[in-house]
Amino acid sequence: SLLQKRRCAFKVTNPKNHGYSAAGNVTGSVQLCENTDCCLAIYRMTNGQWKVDTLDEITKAMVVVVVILFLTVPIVIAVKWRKLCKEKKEYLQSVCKDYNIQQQCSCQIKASENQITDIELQGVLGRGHFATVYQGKQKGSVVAVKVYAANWKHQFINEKGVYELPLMKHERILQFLGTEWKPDDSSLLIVLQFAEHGSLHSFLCKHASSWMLSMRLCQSLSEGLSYLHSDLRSNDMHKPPVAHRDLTSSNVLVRADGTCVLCDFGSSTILRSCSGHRFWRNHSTTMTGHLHFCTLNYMSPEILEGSVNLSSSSFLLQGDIYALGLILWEIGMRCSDLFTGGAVPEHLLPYELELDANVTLERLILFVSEMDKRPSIPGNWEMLPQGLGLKELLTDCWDRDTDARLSAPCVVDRLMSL
Ligand SMILES: Nc1ncnc2c1ncn2[C@@H]1O[C@H](COP(=O)(O)OP(=O)(O)OP(=O)(O)O)[C@@H](O)[C@H]1O
Repeated sequence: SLLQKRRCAFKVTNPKNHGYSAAGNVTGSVQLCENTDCCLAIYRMTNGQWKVDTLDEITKAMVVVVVILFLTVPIVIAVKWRKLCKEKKEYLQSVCKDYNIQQQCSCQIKASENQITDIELQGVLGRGHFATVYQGKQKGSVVAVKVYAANWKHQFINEKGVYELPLMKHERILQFLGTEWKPDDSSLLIVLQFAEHGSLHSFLCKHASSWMLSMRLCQSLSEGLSYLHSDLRSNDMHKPPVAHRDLTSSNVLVRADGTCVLCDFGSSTILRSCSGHRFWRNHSTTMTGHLHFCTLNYMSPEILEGSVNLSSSSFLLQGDIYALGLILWEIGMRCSDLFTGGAVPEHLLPYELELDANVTLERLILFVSEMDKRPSIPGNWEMLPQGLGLKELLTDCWDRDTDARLSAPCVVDRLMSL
């Protein structure tokens, strides 16, 4: 029977000794395969003679382990590799939003939103990729109303989710006043504080500013980002860090007092904490989008290359710091005190001068990633004490090495010292 003890037979192709040999035994001369059909042997050549060594139980077990490892390791590697490729694909999809991904959200919009009743929409303040922002009136106050068409439901949910986090009320974050649902066309509305000067981008196009006013813009913007990135606990409430992920001068607004507030959290990621370790659930992987929705100019080299550490959430925050450096450069380039004796240049987007207005992904990868270049800083900045300090700050924000970049609170401190 199969369970019977059997001898282990080997075909030994020794020039002197053709034919079958039988050998092996835990105790002596016969190898017994007790419960399996396996047959193990080690050959040794001694003085031109093949000799079959006996295998004791330990050696046999070790050989079995080696055989199992030999068979399973490639399978494990293949499975891990597939998982890594899948994660990388998902990550790239979320970063560039350039794939159509099935929408999976089960959120019930209609049940949770109010019906629009008391808002009067007036002129358009701005149009983004996902929404149109109107000036509006609610109970006699001027408000901004961000209107999402029904097909951008996921952006709406993401943005609402960030605004509704505990402790999100902060003077450097655009104030959230509520959401509404318009039954006639199913559009979704977010009611927000009105920012009198509109986006920082349009502000910089219209105004050059003194050093003090420029620093006010820089400082308030960095404070906003520092708050957004912070992990705060107060009276049973917890605000996890949030990575903005689409920080641009169009997604920063300027209030009447010349301070900045952060807005547009439609692409943001909340970094949830799980047993002391941060993890990030990529909300955007469920969103539909196209490559041209990315604000390419502000994408960090590691995001352009897709070479980010997927196991760490800090790379998302470090990506925001890179973008912050570019926006601080935009503000500095419109600072009249940094161009004494010469005209202040017109407002430029980062890399607009080097790569023209139509920046493409390929040209950006070549310039920012492969050539490791950044927007040029005028030579005369180094002659001015503030200019030199600002230059050092920018380089420390947009460093290629993500770990060498400053944290948002450090940027606030450095600006304070300037
Ligand atoms: N609260 C506000 N007060 C004044 N203007 C605003 C306000 N909110 C938005 N805007 C204007 O509307 C524009 C678009 O807003 P927002 O960035 O929120 O839309 P979006 O569709 O999410 O844009 P994006 O293409 O950046 O994702 C802003 O750049 C700004 O000019």
